Amino acid sequence: MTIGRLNHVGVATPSIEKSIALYRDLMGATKIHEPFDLPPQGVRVCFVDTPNSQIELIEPLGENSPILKFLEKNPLGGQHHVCFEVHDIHAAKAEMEAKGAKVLGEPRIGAHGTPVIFVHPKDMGGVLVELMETPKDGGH
Ligand SMILES: CC[C@@H](C(=O)O)C(=O)SCCNC(=O)CCNC(=O)[C@H](O)C(C)(C)COP(=O)(O)OP(=O)(O)OC[C@H]1O[C@@H](n2cnc3c(N)ncnc32)[C@H](O)[C@@H]1OP(=O)(O)O
Ligand SMILES: [Co+2]
Repeated sequence: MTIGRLNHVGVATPSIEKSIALYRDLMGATKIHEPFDLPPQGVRVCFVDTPNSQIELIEPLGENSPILKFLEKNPLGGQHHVCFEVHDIHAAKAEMEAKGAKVLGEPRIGAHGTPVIFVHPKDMGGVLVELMETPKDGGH
């Protein structure tokens, strides 16, 4: 596997609306996408475009949301994960596991409509890493 483009930085927040205001009014973001629910991933999502990547604002959705514990520990929210693109998600998963890294679950469709996996932060120097298959149209 070769590490690909930084697709997005995931930022957990207790309120997408409040975070949108911060990125728009304090940081000067001009392209902020419409928020949407992603029930299979247990999050509500909003993408904020930057010149070379995206910030992915994620708010808990449902009582089994994977970001609830993170927000309990970080009530203001905070940087939650980084997402790199890969060519083939199944090959990437197999290679991660062969190298001894724990992959959290099976590939699932993520916010960009392509399959994603997560690598446990304990095996990546304390950083939760999302790997995402590059969209067929090349993405943003
Ligand atoms: C929008 C959809 C999709 C996309 O297409 O982009 C997304 O990005 S969805 C994003 C949310 N989904 C996920 O995070 C799924 C994968 N995550 C998990 O499976 C779990 O959250 C976890 C990473 C295994 C953590 O488990 P959890 O039970 O929630 O918390 P613990 O407190 O038990 O954590 C164990 C351990 O890991 C440390 N940790 C937890 N989260 C992070 C983090 N985001 N970054 C770095 N480290 C993290 C936590 O501090 C614990 O450490 P110790 O206390 O030292 O044991
Ligand atoms: Co993500």
